[in-house]
Amino acid sequence: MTATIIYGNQLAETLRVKMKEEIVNLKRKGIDPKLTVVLIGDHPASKSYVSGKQKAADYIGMDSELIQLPAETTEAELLSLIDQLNQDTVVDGILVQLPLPAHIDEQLVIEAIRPSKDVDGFHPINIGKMMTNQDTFLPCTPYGILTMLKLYDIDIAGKHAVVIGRSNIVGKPIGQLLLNENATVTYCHSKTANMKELVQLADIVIVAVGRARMIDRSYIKKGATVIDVGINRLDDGTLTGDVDFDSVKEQASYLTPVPKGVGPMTITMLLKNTIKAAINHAQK
Ligand SMILES: NC(=O)C1=CN([C@@H]2O[C@H](COP(=O)(O)OP(=O)(O)OC[C@H]3O[C@@H](n4cnc5c(N)ncnc54)[C@H](OP(=O)(O)O)[C@@H]3O)[C@@H](O)[C@H]2O)C=CC1
Ligand SMILES: Nc1nc(=O)c2c([nH]1)NC[C@@H]1CN(c3ccc(C(=O)N[C@@H](CCC(=O)O)C(=O)O)cc3)C=[N+]21
Repeated sequence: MTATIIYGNQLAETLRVKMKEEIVNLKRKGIDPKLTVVLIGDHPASKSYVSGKQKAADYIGMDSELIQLPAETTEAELLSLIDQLNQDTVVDGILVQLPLPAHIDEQLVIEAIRPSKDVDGFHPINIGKMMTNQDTFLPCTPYGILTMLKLYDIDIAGKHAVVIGRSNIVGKPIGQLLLNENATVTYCHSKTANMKELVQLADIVIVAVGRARMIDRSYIKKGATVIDVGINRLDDGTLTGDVDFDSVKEQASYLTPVPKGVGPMTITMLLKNTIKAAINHAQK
């Protein structure tokens, strides 16, 4: 038996078609969701993600704006731009593309974004709400993963989930969301001593490291669900995940590919959060 492949791009397409209708309905009520993306510098990968976000927004008829600034932009200039976007009543969602150049304090920038416009779900107030299971903007990649698991009716409650990676944008929050869904969660990271033994216990494995094909079938319990978050560009230009797909597909029961897996769902959840922000703003 080979694994069922969860194509995030197909799920994303279905969700985007629904959101397109939702936008039409909202516009009739005078609600016109708008996303503003801020990109500092010209990191090629960042440019490619940002253009993916713009295309997706266009596709669903969402108003979006890209503010592109040079790599030399100062922290003060960026903070003043964020202040201006916070005040702008037309803007519902603000996304500052990470990573930022080294001379800018990322945490300071994240905390400058008004929590009601923080569609990335990175502001400490929104993280705190997520941790205490309150309604908030969930970070897009973890939210996308949870949506994939739910759309495929994959049981989470009572299952053992092992998360490899503990970044603030992926690893930590996906572990928290799975805990909120009553999984038993183990985190692995670069200092974990017995990682393979731990991963072998998992019913659900989330891999978010950034090392091409580091996880092969020898890590995976027969029938486990494996979610590959990694995006690695090989020397020959091909894109690959953190999971050795051909090896693991013979062992897992569900597996996400790279590309066409988690990535398109991340973008879709960003659009979803922006719609939510607009509805919230209209109620104020
Ligand atoms: N598909 C999507 O939508 C998205 C994909 N990504 C991709 O996901 C990957 C991870 O991203 P991100 O979380 O931002 O990355 P980070 O580099 O911030 O975090 C990587 C994590 O992996 C851990 N790690 C590193 N080496 C090992 C190892 N040998 N064994 C176990 N753990 C290890 C690190 O541990 P430690 O904390 O100890 O250093 C760290 O916690 C990247 O490939 C990125 O491009 C990211 C965001 C969205
Ligand atoms: N403030 C902020 N928010 C983010 O959400 C954020 C960020 N900064 N910085 C970088 C990471 C990375 N990320 C991806 C989104 C979509 C794909 C995606 O759609 N990937 C396609 C392939 C794209 C390609 O071909 O290059 C796929 O997997 O099929 C990938 C990665 C969002 N991030």
